[in-house]
Parts: sequence; structure tokens; C-alpha cells
Amino acid sequence: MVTFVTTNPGKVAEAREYLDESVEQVAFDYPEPQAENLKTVAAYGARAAYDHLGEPVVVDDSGLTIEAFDGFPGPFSSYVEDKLGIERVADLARAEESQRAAFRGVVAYCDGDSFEATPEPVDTERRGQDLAAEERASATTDEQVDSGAVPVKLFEGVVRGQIVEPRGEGGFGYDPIFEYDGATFAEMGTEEKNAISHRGRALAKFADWYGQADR
Ligand SMILES: O=P(O)(O)OP(=O)(O)OP(=O)(O)OC[C@H]1O[C@@H](n2cnc3c(O)ncnc32)[C@H](O)[C@@H]1O
Repeated sequence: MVTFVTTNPGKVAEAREYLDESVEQVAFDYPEPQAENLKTVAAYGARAAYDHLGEPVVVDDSGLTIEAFDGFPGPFSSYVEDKLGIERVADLARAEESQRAAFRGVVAYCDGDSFEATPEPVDTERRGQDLAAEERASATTDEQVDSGAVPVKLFEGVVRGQIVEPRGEGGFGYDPIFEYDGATFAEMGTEEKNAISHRGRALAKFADWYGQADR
């Protein structure tokens, strides 16, 4: 059983579809530091959730980065979705020369133990070369961050696409305005989205490690 700490039921639905294990949602709104780096936010979130619940936890911190806006809204995606709404984000992006964007997600696991560091190759899928340098800068996709006294294990996923006018009824958040290979994420089923999405990729790495770690 995996305890997924999130207020977002969309994230849980995707984790359930993906992981064989049963996934229980705990809707604890853990404090998120104001940081530009998703890994930092996820690591501190996992640590805070673990401290609060006293049991092994998984959290997911994710966001949409729009190339023409130098990666904005990124870690502020939730706030921007709330205040501006996805239609206005799409309008702003569509006024730019490039509509290239990426979803990035970090799944973080904390159970109070230390972990062996097992570096993995960078996710090599590229759908927009300009973001490649930024990705190289955060080269490892599986690492541990020392968030306070307890290390947190991190799994990262990225998917590149473009911003379009809203289409589709499925998914959540920015899904209707994020297009990958001709379809928006909101036009895909959960399984189809998981096969390519940032979260699916991060969860795949987590599931591999978690299965082997036999925790
Ligand atoms: O922090 P928790 O409680 O998990 O829930 P949250 O929805 O606030 O999650 P984040 O802080 O990670 O913010 C992520 C933002 O990015 C959006 N987002 C993340 N993954 C997405 C996905 O797969 N499809 C569409 N939007 C996504 C989501 O709607 C939020 O606006």
C-alpha cells in the first residue's frame, strides 16, 4: 500500500491507474516552500508529510513550464491556475512566437530511512531543444535530497508539448491546453496520458525502485 499525500484527486487517479499497489489518498495540505526548483518543493513536502503522518509517504510536485515565459508558471502553476485560469494562460502563450511547453513532475518518497543513491540516465525524449540545457542542468532523474535530517528519494518526469486553445473533457488542471502529438492531455484516457506524461514517467521510475526495494 502506498500513501499518496495530496489534495489533488487527479494525481491519485493517475497513480492508481499506474501502480499495481493500492494507493490511499491522504488530503493533507503540507506546507510548500517558495522555491523555483520542483525537487526542493517535493523534498520538503515529503518530509513535512512524513513528519505529520509518521508513516511512509509519496508526494508529487509538478508544474507547467512555458518556454516563451522562461519556464513560468513552473512551481507557481497551482497559484496561476487559481488566479488566472488556464484559458488566460493559453491566450497569453498563444500571443507569443513559440507555444512550446513542458510538464515537469517530481514524485518524492520519504519513510524516514536513508537510501542508496542510484543515478539514472536523463530522460532522453526531446520535444523542443531549447529546454534541453535546463534539463541537463538538473541531470539526475532519481536522487536523494537531504531535506532536514531525513533523506527523500526523488523521481522526475518530463513531457514536452505545446500550448493550445482548450480542448477535451478529461484529466485536470492544465490538461485541456497541453497538446502532445496532436491531442491534448484532456482528450486522452488516463492510461494513454500516463504512458507519456511527466507523472507517468516519474511513477514508472518510482514503481521500479519501490518494487526492488521491497519496502
Ligand atoms: O500540492 P497537491 O496537494 O498535491 O496538489 P496541487 O494540485 O496543488 O499540486 P501542485 O502544487 O503540484 O501544483 C500543480 C499544478 O500543476 C497542475 N498540474 C500538475 N500536473 C498536471 C497534469 O498532469 N495535468 C494538468 N495539470 C497539472 C495542477 O493542476 C496544479 O495547478
